[in-house]
Amino acid sequence: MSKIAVLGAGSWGTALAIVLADNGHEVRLWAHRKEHADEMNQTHRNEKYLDVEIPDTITAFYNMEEAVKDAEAIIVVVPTKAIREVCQQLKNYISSSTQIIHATKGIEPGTLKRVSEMMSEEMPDFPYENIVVLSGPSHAEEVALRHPTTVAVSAVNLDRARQAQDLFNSENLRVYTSDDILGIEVGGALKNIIALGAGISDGLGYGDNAKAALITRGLAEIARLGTSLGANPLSFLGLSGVGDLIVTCTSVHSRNWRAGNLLGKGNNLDQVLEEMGMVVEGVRTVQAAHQFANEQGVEMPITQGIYQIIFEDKDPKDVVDELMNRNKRQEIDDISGVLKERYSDK
Ligand SMILES: NC(=O)C1=CN([C@@H]2O[C@H](COP(=O)(O)OP(=O)(O)OC[C@H]3O[C@@H](n4cnc5c(N)ncnc54)[C@H](OP(=O)(O)O)[C@@H]3O)[C@@H](O)[C@H]2O)C=CC1
Ligand SMILES: O=C(CO)COP(=O)(O)O
Repeated sequence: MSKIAVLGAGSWGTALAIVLADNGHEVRLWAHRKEHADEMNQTHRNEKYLDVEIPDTITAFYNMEEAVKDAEAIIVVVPTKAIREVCQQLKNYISSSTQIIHATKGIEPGTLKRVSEMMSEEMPDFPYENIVVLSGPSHAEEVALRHPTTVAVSAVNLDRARQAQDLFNSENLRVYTSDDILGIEVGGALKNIIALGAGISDGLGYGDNAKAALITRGLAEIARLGTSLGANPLSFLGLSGVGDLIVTCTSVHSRNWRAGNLLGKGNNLDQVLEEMGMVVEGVRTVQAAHQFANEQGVEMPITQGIYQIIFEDKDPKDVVDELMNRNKRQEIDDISGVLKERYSDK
């Protein structure tokens, strides 16, 4: 039995802690509020975030140093906006051989950094190639019920990804490795924007055709941005691309879908976030992607439209009208162009 620390006691941290406990590990679940850690230890539940029974082999901690002491692996799973703060503390307790895996899905507005890049900036002595990302279609609610789920893990150092695969793989959670950390992180982060759009579309009362269009053309935007950064375009057809788009755009478990649904029904952002009470990562990531599209000249009309609805109070119906009446174009062109450019002389 290994000691594993999970930093972040929200829905996903709790579900991953349960997976690790089921795999026979002793898990320390770190919460940044003492009363939250105490409550979980007393009730063996995490009522606000994921109301399932927490196994006895999971203990909640408030003190991060105690939580990570002698841990064989540390899982970082706080919202993107808390990553820097958590890593500033974590760097004091790790060595370069510590196994670190993050399961956070977002891109930072302003810097346009991915989560692994933010972590590396805050923990400069920890080798970037050893940071692993875990991402894929995996609602915490279903993982905690031990329903069959698949995810991908990736790191520049593939041995580290394989270690993470061994740690998490179970009869209920099938874990694949990938050598494209950039693509895996970008896919997991940007699908939240499209899930907001799918929720908005459903909130407006549009049907399955509109949602299928958003998923498919949203995927084109994700792949366009990701390949322009150097990702493998095929990653976006995988678990952290199409897989996560499907689950997040079509499931009532998705907070991004639910937030979009409330926006589509006429609520403003403040009302929506108050109602949600949990992280809605797409809201920050759409700011980052909107900024990236403008600065780099990458065509992302759905992303731009969702940004306008959320931050410029644009009527969602007007945004849909504009999307439908854009200049006519060919369906598949941009990614094949990138591929030709990249591989033409190989
Ligand atoms: N939920 C899911 O099904 C999945 C989520 N993810 C990703 O996992 C990440 C975490 O999401 P999730 O667990 O769902 O989020 P939740 O909203 O369920 O929980 C967030 C947790 O983070 C804590 N937190 C907030 N700020 C800080 C901070 N500064 N330091 C430490 N802890 C903090 C919150 O504490 P407090 O109560 O004090 O606010 C809360 O415990 C996100 O990037 C999400 O996209 C990925 C796959 C699945
Ligand atoms: O990433 C997720 C499932 O794979 C969770 O999505 P939400 O944050 O929208 O709930």
